[in-house]
Amino acid sequence: MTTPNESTAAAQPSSESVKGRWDGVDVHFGEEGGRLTYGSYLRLGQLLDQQHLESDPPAHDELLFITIHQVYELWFKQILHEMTASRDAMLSGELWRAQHLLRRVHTIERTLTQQVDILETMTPQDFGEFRHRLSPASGFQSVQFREIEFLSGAKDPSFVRRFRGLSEAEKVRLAQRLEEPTLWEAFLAVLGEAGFETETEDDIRGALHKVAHDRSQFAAVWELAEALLQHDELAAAWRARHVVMVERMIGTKPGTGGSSGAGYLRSRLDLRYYPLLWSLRSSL
Ligand code: HEM
Ligand SMILES: N[C@@H](CC(=O)c1ccccc1NC=O)C(=O)O
Repeated sequence: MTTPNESTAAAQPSSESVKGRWDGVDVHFGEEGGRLTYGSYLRLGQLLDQQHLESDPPAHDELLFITIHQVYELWFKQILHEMTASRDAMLSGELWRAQHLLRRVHTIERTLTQQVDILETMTPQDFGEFRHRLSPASGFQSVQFREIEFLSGAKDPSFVRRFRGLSEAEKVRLAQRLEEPTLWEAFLAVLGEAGFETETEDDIRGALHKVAHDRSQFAAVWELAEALLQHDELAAAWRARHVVMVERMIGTKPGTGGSSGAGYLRSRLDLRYYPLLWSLRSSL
C-alpha cells in the first residue's frame, strides 16, 4: 500500500500519456507532465504570488485590502459564468436550470455583502496609511462589476467611455456585453414562449399580472421572475452596504477614482435592474 505522496513506477509520467494508474485509481498529469497535486491543480504558485503592496514600508492592512478585492473578482468571474448560463437556459426554454443557476448567484451575492464585515475590521487610520498610494485606481474600474451590471440588464455605454486605462481585451469584453442579450431580454423571451405579447411596457405589465395571478399554470415563469427580483434586491443590498462602509472609512472625502465619493455612490442606490418586477408589487 502506498500513501498519496509516494511515487510508484505505475504513476511515472511518460511523454505520451497524460493519464496513469496508481493503486487502481486513475492518475492525471498536469501540463508539465508532473503528477497532479493540490497546488499544481489550483495553480497556487501563481495565485499566492499575486499580492503586491503599493505601500513602502509595507502597511500592515494592505494585504487584507488586496485579498478582499481579489476574492471579489474571483466571485465576479463565477457570477458571470452562472449568469451567462442562466440567460442561455432561459433562451433555450430550460427554466428550471435558469432558476437553479440564479439561486447559486444569490448565495454568492450574500457572501459578497458579508465580506464587507472583514474589510471593516480595518480602521480609517490604518487605511489612511496606504490610501494615498491607490489614486487614481478605484473599484469604479472593475470591468467584471460592470459586466455583471450590463448582463443583468443595466446597459450603460457611458461607463465604457468613462473608464480609464482599459486594455484592448477589456474593451472587447465590455463591448460584447453591450451587444449580447441581458437576463431581462432572456426573461422576455420566456414570457413570449409562454404565449404573451412583450412588445410594449404595457404588454409586459399585463403578462406579469397574469403570471402572478395564475401561479399554477405559470409556476416556472413566476419562480424565475422571483429569482430575478432576488438578484436585483441583493445587488441593491451590496450597493447600500458599500456606501455605508465608504462613509465609515473616508467620510465625505472625494474618491480616489475622481468622483465625489459617498455622494456619487448614494446617487446609484436607486438603480434597479427590473423596475417592472418592482412596480408589479404596487398592483398585486
Ligand atoms: C475601504 C474600502 C472601500 C472604500 C473606501 C471604497 C470607496 C469607493 C469610492 C469612493 C467609490 C467611488 C469611485 C471613486 O473612487 O471615486 C467606489 C466605487 C466602487 N467600489 Fe469601492 N470602496 C471600498 C471597497 C470596495 C470593495 C471591497 C469593492 C469590491 C469589489 C469595491 C467596489 C467598488 C465598485 C464596483 C465601485 C463602482 C460603483 C459604481 O460605479 O456604482 N469597493 N468605492
Ligand atoms: N476608491 C477608494 C479606494 C478603494 O477603495 C479602491 C482603490 C483601488 C482599487 C479598489 C478600490 N476599491 C473600491 O473602490 C477611496 O476613495 O478610498
